[in-house]
Amino acid sequence: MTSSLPLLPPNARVFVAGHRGLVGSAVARRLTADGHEVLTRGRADLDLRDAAATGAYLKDVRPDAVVLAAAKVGGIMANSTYPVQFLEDNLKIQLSVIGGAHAAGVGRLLFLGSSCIYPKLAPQPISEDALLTGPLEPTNEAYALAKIAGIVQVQSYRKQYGASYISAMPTNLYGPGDNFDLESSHVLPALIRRFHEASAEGREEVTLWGSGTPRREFLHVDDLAAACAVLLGGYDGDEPVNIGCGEDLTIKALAETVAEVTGFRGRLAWDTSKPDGTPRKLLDVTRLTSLGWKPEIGLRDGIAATYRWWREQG
Ligand SMILES: NC(=O)C1=CN([C@@H]2O[C@H](COP(=O)(O)OP(=O)(O)OC[C@H]3O[C@@H](n4cnc5c(N)ncnc54)[C@H](OP(=O)(O)O)[C@@H]3O)[C@@H](O)[C@H]2O)C=CC1
Ligand SMILES: C[C@H]1O[C@H](OP(=O)(O)OP(=O)(O)OC[C@H]2O[C@@H](n3cnc4c(=O)[nH]c(N)nc43)[C@H](O)[C@@H]2O)[C@@H](O)[C@@H](O)C1=O
Repeated sequence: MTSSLPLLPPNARVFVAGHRGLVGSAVARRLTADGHEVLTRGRADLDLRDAAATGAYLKDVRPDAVVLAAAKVGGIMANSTYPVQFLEDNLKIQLSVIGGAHAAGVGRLLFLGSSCIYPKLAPQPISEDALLTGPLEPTNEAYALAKIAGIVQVQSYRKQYGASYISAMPTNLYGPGDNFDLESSHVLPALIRRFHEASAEGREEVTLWGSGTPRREFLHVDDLAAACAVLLGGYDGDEPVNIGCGEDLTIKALAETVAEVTGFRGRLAWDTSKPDGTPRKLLDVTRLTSLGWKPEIGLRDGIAATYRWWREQG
């Protein structure tokens, strides 16, 4: 679909759903820096699972665009433990926000999915075309199916109403504003906290989950936010767009890097009773880089900056 209007007008009014989170806060920073007006609503004031309240809010403020970065999000243990909430909360949020945006006449919407939507054993690097070509990773199947439903919902609004709504599939993200709770977080913030606390307590061994052999790709959330800005202003296609840095490493290598950054000199132990998850999920980011975006924050520098940020939170 082509549009004579700019995909994101200058000084646009953009509702960032999930503005307090890792992604939402970074996207809000980037859009503000780009001269847009960021509209926000905290969960206490607007539970985005409530379709009526969400629809009323969107009709009241009538933003030029919506970034849907609100979701029930967590690492492998949280996903394995609470599939009902990961499925139902995310479906409800997507139905409320995407449906409410269209009902309010919002012209532009960016939905954030996740790399976990792809088959457990997809050929690597994973192209967007791999979607629905094989069984999902069991530890996050509920979450992945909710996200796949969001992709199809966006595509359906494009097909049926010609809506300029798009989807992006980020790889594992990290940075300021991340979740550092050891039970619900993703691996990178968990490693930062575990090593910092072990050093502070003089412990000489830290036990990590799984075997350490799975490979993961990590992108700093400020690079993610830059990609979201590029997509909002320059992409209007039916297909989702992967967002990643194009390199991956083993969890063991990641742990060694985080240990070095945090100054932990002890031993690593591996609890193989805990799940490894999918063996690898490196994204093919050709579609995005063809739009002129590239990552700028290297992993070690990004980890060091995130560690500094976390310590400053006290
Ligand atoms: N982190 C990652 O590694 C990756 C994340 N993504 C995607 O990016 C998006 C954001 O993730 P991330 O920033 O990491 O997650 P966070 O948990 O950091 O942030 C999620 C945000 O959503 C808000 N939220 C959750 N439920 C509701 C609700 N019912 N009503 C209103 N607000 C709600 C939270 O509000 P509150 O602060 O009040 O809890 C929070 O601000 C998600 O769609 C996720 O799937 C994709 C790939 C990787
Ligand atoms: C973004 C992505 O994130 C999730 O998928 P994931 O990448 O597997 O999640 P993770 O970051 O929690 O784990 C990565 C690896 O790391 C190992 N690992 C070691 N020690 C710890 C540890 O202490 N905590 C955690 N969380 N993992 C650990 C862990 O065993 C696993 O092998 C999806 O649920 C879904 O939410 C999604 O889309």
